[in-house]
Amino acid sequence: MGNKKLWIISDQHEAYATEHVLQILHKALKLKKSQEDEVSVVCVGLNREEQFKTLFQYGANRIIFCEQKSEYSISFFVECIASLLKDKQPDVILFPASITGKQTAAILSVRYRAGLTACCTDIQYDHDMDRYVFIRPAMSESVLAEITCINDKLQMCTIKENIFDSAFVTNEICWNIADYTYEEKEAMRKVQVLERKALNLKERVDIKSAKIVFVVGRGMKHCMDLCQTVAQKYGAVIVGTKAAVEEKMIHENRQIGQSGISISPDICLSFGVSGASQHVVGIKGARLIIAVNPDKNAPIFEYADYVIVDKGEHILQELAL
Ligand SMILES: Cc1cc2nc3c(=O)[nH]c(=O)nc-3n(C[C@H](O)[C@H](O)[C@H](O)COP(=O)(O)OP(=O)(O)OC[C@H]3O[C@@H](n4cnc5c(N)ncnc54)[C@H](O)[C@@H]3O)c2cc1C
Repeated sequence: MGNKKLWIISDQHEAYATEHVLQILHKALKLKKSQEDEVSVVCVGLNREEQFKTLFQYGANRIIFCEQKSEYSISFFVECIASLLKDKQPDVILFPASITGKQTAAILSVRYRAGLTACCTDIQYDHDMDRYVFIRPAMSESVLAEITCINDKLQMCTIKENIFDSAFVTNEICWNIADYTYEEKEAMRKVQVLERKALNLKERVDIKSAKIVFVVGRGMKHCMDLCQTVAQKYGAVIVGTKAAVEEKMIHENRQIGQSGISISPDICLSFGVSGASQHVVGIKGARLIIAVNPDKNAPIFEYADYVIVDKGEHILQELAL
């Protein structure tokens, strides 16, 4: 079976040690069967010593670094990793389920006929099969599918943020960095960036590190002003359901759930949310869930630590006092 090489692809050009990558790193370390197994983080972009230091502090055994001084380009990123794969052969590659991570994983999976499982919620190792088992919800969250990639030695998956915890490991830094050089040929540049637009500043809130969130569902459409006033009073960030996005109550980058983002705040106050499985998958990381809904049979109550059977506006009025 041999020693395993586990790779994590950092999806950033500069800030490699994101919380998302550190979470995946912690999971990868748990998948090591022996000291000889090696967890590497692949970084493509600028030389950032303090970022490498953090990755080592969080347990990386090795960093594979390819310097790219010019502006970030997805084609360079993908081709660089494809070229690395020809040279060195990992057993498994874990990608953040970010736009870059998902694009890169999909392209490489087709190119190398390697199995790819999207948005895993857990990974295990099966000794008998000598394969990794990727676990993810399927069929509208009604089952947990266990997926093995059998058509190639290389196995890949993407992982959403806040599925695993990150953990500091050591201050004894090994500085095991393997430099890799990749020269992109101009003819290979398939994607050209014509323009970059920043998000509206008002929408650039740090949702993932918010400690208190108000989750709004369609049932709160008539009282969003009150909701905003109360959220401001408690320093809470407002996020919501897909229905709330469709009703234009919140911006789409605040959608929580299967096709949105996952959050893990200390307190999650859910108002006017029915509790569809596609939504609740995004709030499972919350430490405390309080749900408010006038329908005593609302499915959200099954996931809540405290339930309040009442109209959302009644509770908000109390909180506003
Ligand atoms: C492939 C796919 C992906 C999806 N991805 C997501 C996703 O990422 N995120 C997501 O959220 N959804 C997602 N959905 C949609 C999901 O299935 C639900 O339709 C959606 O979550 C429902 O949103 P809601 O709870 O706001 O609305 P509703 O289901 O309409 O519920 C509204 C609730 O408000 C309550 N209510 C009414 N009046 C009040 C009041 N005055 N005060 C308080 N409560 C009140 C009602 O009792 C009801 O329970 C997805 C669906 C599919 C098919």
